Amino acid sequence: MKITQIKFGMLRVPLKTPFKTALRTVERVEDIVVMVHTDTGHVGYGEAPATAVITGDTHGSIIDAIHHYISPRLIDEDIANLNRITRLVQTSMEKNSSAKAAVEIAIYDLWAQLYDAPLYKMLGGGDPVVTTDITISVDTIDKMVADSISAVERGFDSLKIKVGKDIGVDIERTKAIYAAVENRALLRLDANQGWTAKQAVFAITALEDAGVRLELVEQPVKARDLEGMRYVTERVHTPIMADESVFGPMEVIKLINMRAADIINIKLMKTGGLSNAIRIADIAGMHQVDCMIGCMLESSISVAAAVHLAVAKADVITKVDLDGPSLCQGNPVEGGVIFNESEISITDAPGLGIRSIQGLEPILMGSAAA
Ligand SMILES: C[C@H](N)C(=O)N[C@H](CCC(=O)O)C(=O)O
Ligand SMILES: [Mg+2]
Repeated sequence: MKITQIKFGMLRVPLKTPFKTALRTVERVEDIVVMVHTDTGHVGYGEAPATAVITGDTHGSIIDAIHHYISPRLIDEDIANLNRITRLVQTSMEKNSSAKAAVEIAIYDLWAQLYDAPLYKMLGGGDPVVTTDITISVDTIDKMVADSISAVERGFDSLKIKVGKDIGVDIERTKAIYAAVENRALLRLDANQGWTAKQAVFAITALEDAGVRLELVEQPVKARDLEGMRYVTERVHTPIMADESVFGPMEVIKLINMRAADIINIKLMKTGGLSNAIRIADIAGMHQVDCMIGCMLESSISVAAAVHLAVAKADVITKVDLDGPSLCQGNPVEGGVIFNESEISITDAPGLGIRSIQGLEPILMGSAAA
């Protein structure tokens, strides 16, 4: 099975409600879809969102990176040589993790199709069901409480509460939501870099003192402020999780050595795809550090790959934040992973199991010469 061509499409899916974090507000998923074609007629699917405020990637940079730097290296490569291909992808250029992720996801899809097995089985197997949390966007206190109650009524027993806008209101937001859903859902806070280290310690300590039990607090301070991450981790009881502070395996090693976080959030769009995500899970596992698997605003193509990884690495990936498809108004994918509110399950279809994608807008490219 040899790679013959890489094609692109644009996928637009409206969200049920606007997604609001300390970093941005988004009304719809708008992602680049990658289709890797082969001489056997098999097609592998990948997807990448333009999360410029986190990864630096835009739609234009994703297409350009794949078309000019990654694709020319992969034509005629044999899918059976997975490690060779992922190395070609990862060494094609610096950064551009979302572009690399989209291509790697499609390559792993094809690799599992080659052996006629679902991807999670090729990655080591496991129980093909995971439970995800759901994000509660940062908003007025009343709206966040109403959204949290509604999520619990839909069956979500874990809520990812977005904060990081205003430290005083963030404390009140969290107390109000905790009072409204106490004993019915675990609360995870995600400040998306919105606090200083001192503010984070103040807020988390105030919540601990008020009896608000939090499962974890994600990325309290700026991505590059590893000293700040360590400052917070050392001073509070609540586990601290690194998200924007860690992209690849080397950053994970540094963070673990510094003891700058208790938990690591793995996202394929930060790692550049599955090969580095697997490395991170293995490194974390060796150090008895738990991981979450997370996503950006992605639909059920790239999130499917994250689900397969979560199942195969369930011993280390103990927390799941793969709510992208649940936030969307519809699922454009036929086949693939089944997203049913908090429960996500994998079928026995080969690869990612994707048969077709509805509403894909073609993106036509000229020559791949750089
Ligand atoms: C969608 C997921 N639950 C989530 O919250 N991801 C964010 C970043 C998503 C984005 O801005 O596209 C996170 O964990 O920070
Ligand atoms: Mg986060």
